[in-house]
Amino acid sequence: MVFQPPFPPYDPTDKSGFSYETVAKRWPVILTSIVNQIHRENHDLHLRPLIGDSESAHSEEESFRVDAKITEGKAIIEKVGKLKYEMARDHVMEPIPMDGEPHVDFYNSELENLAKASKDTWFKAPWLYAECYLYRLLRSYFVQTTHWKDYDPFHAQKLDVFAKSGASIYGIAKIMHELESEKGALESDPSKLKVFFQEMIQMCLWGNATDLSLLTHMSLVDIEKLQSVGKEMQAARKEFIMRDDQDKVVFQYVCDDHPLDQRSSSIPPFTSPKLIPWFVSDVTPPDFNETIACLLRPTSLFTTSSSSSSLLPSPEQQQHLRKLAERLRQYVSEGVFAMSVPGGTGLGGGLTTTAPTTATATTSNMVMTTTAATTHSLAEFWTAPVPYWDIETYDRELWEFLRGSDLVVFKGDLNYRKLTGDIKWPSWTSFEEALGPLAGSFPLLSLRTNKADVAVGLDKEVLAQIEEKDANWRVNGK
Ligand SMILES: O=P(O)(O)OC[C@H]1O[C@](O)(CO)[C@@H](O)[C@@H]1O
Repeated sequence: MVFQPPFPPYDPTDKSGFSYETVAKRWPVILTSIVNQIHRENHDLHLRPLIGDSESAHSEEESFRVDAKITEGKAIIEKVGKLKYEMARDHVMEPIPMDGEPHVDFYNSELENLAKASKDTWFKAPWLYAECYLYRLLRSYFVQTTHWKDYDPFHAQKLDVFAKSGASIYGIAKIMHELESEKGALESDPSKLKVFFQEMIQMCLWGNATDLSLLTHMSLVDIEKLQSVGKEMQAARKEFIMRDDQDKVVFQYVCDDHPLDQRSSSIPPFTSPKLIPWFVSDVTPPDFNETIACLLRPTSLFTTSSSSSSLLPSPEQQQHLRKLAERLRQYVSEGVFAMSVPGGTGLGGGLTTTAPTTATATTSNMVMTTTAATTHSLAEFWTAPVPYWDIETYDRELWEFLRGSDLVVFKGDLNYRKLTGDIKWPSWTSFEEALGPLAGSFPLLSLRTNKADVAVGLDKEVLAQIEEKDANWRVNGK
């Protein structure tokens, strides 16, 4: 039996809500960017033989392959175009095709339930369901092809914004360097750990303000402003934090080479990537590996507003970043920090041939170094179309695993929407109540900059003040 909340979910039938704006304006922009992206790819494929690219020194076989890829690319463009047309006209959402990847039945049976309530169209379906469905449907367009199976239509965009994030990444590397030198003091005075922890939490929180699906036209300066880190910036932003539970959080300290010795669980800290391109900016397993690779050779990637005025990172900055990247690489290869899937996992969950050997968290309460593990039991649920309050019902194995954790950090707006079910809770509803049956299952921390209407756990006084100050507080990511 799944949880039935006492209020309805957000959906675009309310034209003043953010979900209406999303379906009417934001999704069409995202779909158009996919079409443009594939057009660009196809254009490059056409040009390759003409410009005599040596990689494509084309045999007959290669030119067949390229032609077939271009044809498939055109078919995807057509499907995305049709989807955009149907979305704008509030058509019925079609069942997800049987494409061999997870959750087809899950999505389709939810869709059947919505159809019974006449809510299976783009402007009537609950926003949370419709948005998950959108990204799962897009995935099906790619996975059903031969040549685009591993293609992430948001990859170029993610890489572009990552490349423009140099200033904040060098900033974080500097802070990490400074903290490293304060390690002795931190160890001898555990009360200082709190300050350290808060610094880390805030870096994590404000990083979430950069959202590729929300801020479709960000300038480099805007990006840098949003990502700024450091004590002063954090202090200045304190006034924007509406619900701050940092003091209540039981935390673990990760700073030296053996950071886990105080933990009660034997599982390393790990991150759960999404197995399919998801909500534009979510990290997939290939993104995770590429991020570390990019950090190891940063100068080829990062631009900053300072570098555009030809001020390149100083040798000191480069050294800080090199150290940070090396440490990260080492942690991942030694299993100090892991992904929830094997290191060589590709889109959709299959293993790539060039699988790097890395540790992965497993459900058997141990760390396993593997290139061959095929279980994705810790990853699949995160792209399902349902709130988290029913994790135990839908994915008992994951739920058991999470229950063994010291702390589960849910980062980002979508996770918050899934934790609270994207329900029209009065904003003074307690967070615990909004979690439904998930409350108390395991210690959890939700880090979110507001990008959707749902908000709970707020003091009525704070609410009145913020309503007066900024009418857009629920969705503007600040
Ligand atoms: O990356 P995040 O913070 O999870 O945000 C996901 C995005 O998806 C939405 O939840 C829906 O579009 C936005 O409100 C938000 O911008």
